[in-house]
Amino acid sequence: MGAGWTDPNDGDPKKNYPGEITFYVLVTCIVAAMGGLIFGYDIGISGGVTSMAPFLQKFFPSVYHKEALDKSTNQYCKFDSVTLTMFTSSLYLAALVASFGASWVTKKLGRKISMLTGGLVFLAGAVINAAALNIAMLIIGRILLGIGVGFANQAVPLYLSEMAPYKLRGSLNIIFQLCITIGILIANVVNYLTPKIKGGYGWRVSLGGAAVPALFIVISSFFLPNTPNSMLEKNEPEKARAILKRIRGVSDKEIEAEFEDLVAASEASKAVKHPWRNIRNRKYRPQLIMSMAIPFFQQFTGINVIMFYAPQLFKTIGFGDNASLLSALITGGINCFATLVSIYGTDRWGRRFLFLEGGIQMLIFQVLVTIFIGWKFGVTGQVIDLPKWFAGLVVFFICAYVAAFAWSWGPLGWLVPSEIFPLEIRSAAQSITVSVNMLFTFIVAQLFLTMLCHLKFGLFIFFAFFVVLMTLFVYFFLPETKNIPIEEMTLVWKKHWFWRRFMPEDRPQV
Ligand SMILES: OC[C@H]1O[C@](O)(CO)[C@@H](O)[C@@H]1O
Repeated sequence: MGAGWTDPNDGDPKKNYPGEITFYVLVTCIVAAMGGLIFGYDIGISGGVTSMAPFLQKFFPSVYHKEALDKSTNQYCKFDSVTLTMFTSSLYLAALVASFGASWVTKKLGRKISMLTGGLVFLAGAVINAAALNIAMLIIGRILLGIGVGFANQAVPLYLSEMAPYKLRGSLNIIFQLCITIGILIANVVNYLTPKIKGGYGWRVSLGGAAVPALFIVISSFFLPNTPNSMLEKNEPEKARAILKRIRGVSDKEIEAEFEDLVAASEASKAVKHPWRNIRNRKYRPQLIMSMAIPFFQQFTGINVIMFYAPQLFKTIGFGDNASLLSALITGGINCFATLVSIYGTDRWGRRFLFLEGGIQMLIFQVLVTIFIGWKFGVTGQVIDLPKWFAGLVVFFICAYVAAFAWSWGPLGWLVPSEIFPLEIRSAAQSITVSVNMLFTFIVAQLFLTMLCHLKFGLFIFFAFFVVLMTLFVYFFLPETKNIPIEEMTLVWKKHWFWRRFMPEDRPQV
């Protein structure tokens, strides 16, 4: 067993709340998880739209002309425009700021209202973007989309972790990431088709398409119940009990143990008047560190280099325009399917196993990509003729890397934070997770092209270095959280070789 290995339920199940998965909870979770679609759709749509000629001619004519004049053959340092990347990544900054407001709404008004708000604001953003006549409309649209994403990413993972019976919490929560990957894939398909629309307004269809998942979220959030935890936070104990009974599908008597634990957690939560001050308390140090480290590491796997720039990347390694989009569809498809592996495995094999296996696999294939690209492109970035087998092999390496991400850091980057926070700091801590995730999505998106130009094929080694770090971090510092009721989660820290020193029993509180 590894140094960081602790499974308090190993051989000694402390709590075993009755209730299996009900049809009702399954449908509710699937519908709520669709909140991930809007985020995924946006990740997948922007790169394609900003390379469509009619879009550039209309909004960024100088970029369009400069790009047309750029005759450089250096594959590492293709033309790149800060304004254009800024347009793409402004959404992440808006989401970052919005997640703090969303934290308040999620705690005070419930997870459901947060989702509804997110869906409505996102819908407005999609409509404004599709109808854009000038840059101002584009930017306002982007900001609204960002606010929508901030609210959805804040509320949905918490909602899922609170609704799910604890033994299936992993699988149900990961449907959120599955929806993100489906959103990315749909967007890739849309971007493949819309440039073929006559009249040069394909970009409007691509951007306006975001309204479809947004409408879906708005409508469905009217029908979703609030979580029992959220009802208790709003002083509605009887409703909370009724909904808990319904989602677990058990009798009044059988629900008692879990309900009492939820009430206790809610009382503790109400005693905390300032979650933002409270979260700095020493006893929350492990959670606070995880709420920042996990999303940071997720983005420093380098996954978004592939997600945002796959068409450019594939073009660089020798595919034509259409072929490069098709290859992006392949990575998008692999991303989706490999997430299913995680849904199957997370509650069976555990979070740590997936993190460690995924980390090692990502590392191996990042190193292989580096060796191959370095070998053919050298430091000058000049390529004469790339053999077909070469391009095929690099695509295979990239797919193996994407698959590893998709069953490890992708879904677990949302699952683990959402299940380790005690109720009293849950909303605040989740907004730290969302904003750190958005911040580093923004930074990677903004810096990628410049980094590629300077680090050349070493770029992949840059991210591989972080993959080594995060894998060691998981090995030593992340306890197993599989099959542990959320309300029992403090146990995992108390039993952990490192974190137990922060727990109240071991030391007086500071
Ligand atoms: O599936 C890949 C996508 O997943 C995320 O990491 C979110 O969990 C995104 O940043 C990325 O684009």
